[in-house]
Amino acid sequence: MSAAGGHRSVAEHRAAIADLLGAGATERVALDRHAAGRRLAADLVAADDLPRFDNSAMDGYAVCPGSPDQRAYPVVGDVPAGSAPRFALAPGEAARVMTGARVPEGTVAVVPVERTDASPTGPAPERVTIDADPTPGQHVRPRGEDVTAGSVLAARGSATTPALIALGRSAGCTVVEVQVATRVAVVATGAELAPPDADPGAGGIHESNSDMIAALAQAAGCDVRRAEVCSDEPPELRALLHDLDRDPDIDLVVTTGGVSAGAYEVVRQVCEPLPTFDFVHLAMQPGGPQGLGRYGSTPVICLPGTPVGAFVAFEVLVRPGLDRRHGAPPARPGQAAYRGKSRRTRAGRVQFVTSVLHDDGTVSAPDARHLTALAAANCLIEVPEGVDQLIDGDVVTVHLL
Ligand SMILES: Nc1nc2c(c(=O)[nH]1)N[C@H]1C(S)=C(S)[C@@H](COP(=O)(O)OP(=O)(O)OC[C@H]3O[C@@H](n4cnc5c(N)ncnc54)[C@H](O)[C@@H]3O)O[C@H]1N2
Ligand code: MOO
Repeated sequence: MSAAGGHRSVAEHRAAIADLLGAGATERVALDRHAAGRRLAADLVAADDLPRFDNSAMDGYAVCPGSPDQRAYPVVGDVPAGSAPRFALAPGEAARVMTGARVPEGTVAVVPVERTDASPTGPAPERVTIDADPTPGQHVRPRGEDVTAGSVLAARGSATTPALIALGRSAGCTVVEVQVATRVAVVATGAELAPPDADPGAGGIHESNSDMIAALAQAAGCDVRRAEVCSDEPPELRALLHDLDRDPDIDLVVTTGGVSAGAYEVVRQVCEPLPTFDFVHLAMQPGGPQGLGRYGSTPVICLPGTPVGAFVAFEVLVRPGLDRRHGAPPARPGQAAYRGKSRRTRAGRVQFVTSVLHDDGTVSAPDARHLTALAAANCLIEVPEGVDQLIDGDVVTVHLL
C-alpha cells in the first residue's frame, strides 16, 4: 500500500525517505573543531607515537641511581617542557625536569619535587636529596604508551567526538576522511506565519517550525544553509523551490505545512501535480500527512505544519535516513515499563507519545499538551497500530530524543 495519495506504513515511508536521501559522499577535512559531530568514512590511523618521547609526569628530578639506596644526587641539567636534553644521565646523577619534558637518556625514575629538599622555583640547585628510594619507571610516561604510530585510533563509522579530535591531533593526524554533512534548506509555509521580529496581527501566529526543524537537522549532522518562511501563494513557493534547486549548496529541502486537505495547501498544490512527488497519509499520529519527491533534481521532504507533528515526523522518518547517509549507526529503540494513568490511544495508527524516561527505567507521559509536553519529553513511546490503550505496567517501545 504505497500508492500516491494512499496509506503507507511508517516503515515504508521511512525506507522511501532513506532511498530519496541515498548514500552520502565523503570528504577530507581538517581534523579540528569543525570536524566535530561527523562520522569517519575511513579508519583514523595514528601518524605519530603518543607520547612522542619518554617524558616526565611530574615536576621534579629525573634520577639514575648509582646504588639502590642513593638519596643525594648531583644535578647535572635542567629540562623545561619543550626542550630536548643534550645530555644523558650517568649512574648516580639527577636532572631537574618539568611535567611533559623529555627525560634525559639514562633516566630510571622521576621523583616529584615535593619528595626532595629542593625549592620548586628558582634556578636548579647543584645537589638534590630525595626522601625515599624511587621505583624504576615511576612518573615516567614512556614513548608510545598510549598509541603507536600506524595503529588504528578509531574505526570507520566512529563519531568525531571532542575526545577523538584530541586523540587524533595528539597522534599527529591533521586531516580526516568523513561523511559529507547534508546541506539542508528548511522552508516553513503558511500565510499565518509571522517571523520573530514581526507582529502576527489578528489572525497570525509566531512562526516556530523553521528553526525547530533546522535545529533537529543540525543535531542529525546536517549543515543547515537556509531557513525560509513562505506564504501560501503557489508562485512564491514555486520560485523558492526553483531557486533552491539551482543552489549548488543545497542537497535537501525540508518543508513544513501545506500538506493536508484544506483549500490552501501550498506545498501540495505546487508539488503534487509533479510526477516526481508522492503525497500520502501515514497510519501514524502525530505527523500523518506527508509528501516527498524531487523538485528538479533536489530531494524535497514535506512534513506537516503542526509543530509536534513536524518534530515527530522528522525524528521518526527523516532522521534514520540522514543517519544512514551520514554513516551513523541506526538508533536502537529500547523498552520500558509505562507508569501512570491509563491513556486512550487511537487504534489503527501507530502513535508516538511524547514521554519522559526516568532514571529508574520507567516511562511516563507528561500531564501537558502539545508543545509543552514535547519540550518536557526526552523520548517517544511508540504505541503499535493495534493498541488502543496504554495501561500502567505495559512494556512499551521507547525512542530516545
Ligand atoms: N480535513 C482535514 N484536516 C486536517 C487533516 C486531515 O486529514 N483532514 N489532517 C490534520 C493533521 S493530522 C495535520 S498534522 C495537519 C497538517 O496540516 P498542514 O501540513 O497542511 O499544516 P498547516 O495547515 O499549514 O498547519 C497546521 C497547524 O500548524 C501550525 N503551523 C504551521 N506551520 C507552522 C510554523 N512554521 N510555526 C508554527 N506553527 C505552524 C498552523 O498554524 C496550524 O495550526 O492538518 C490537519 N488537518
Ligand atoms: O499528524 Mo497531525 O496533527 O496529528 O501531526
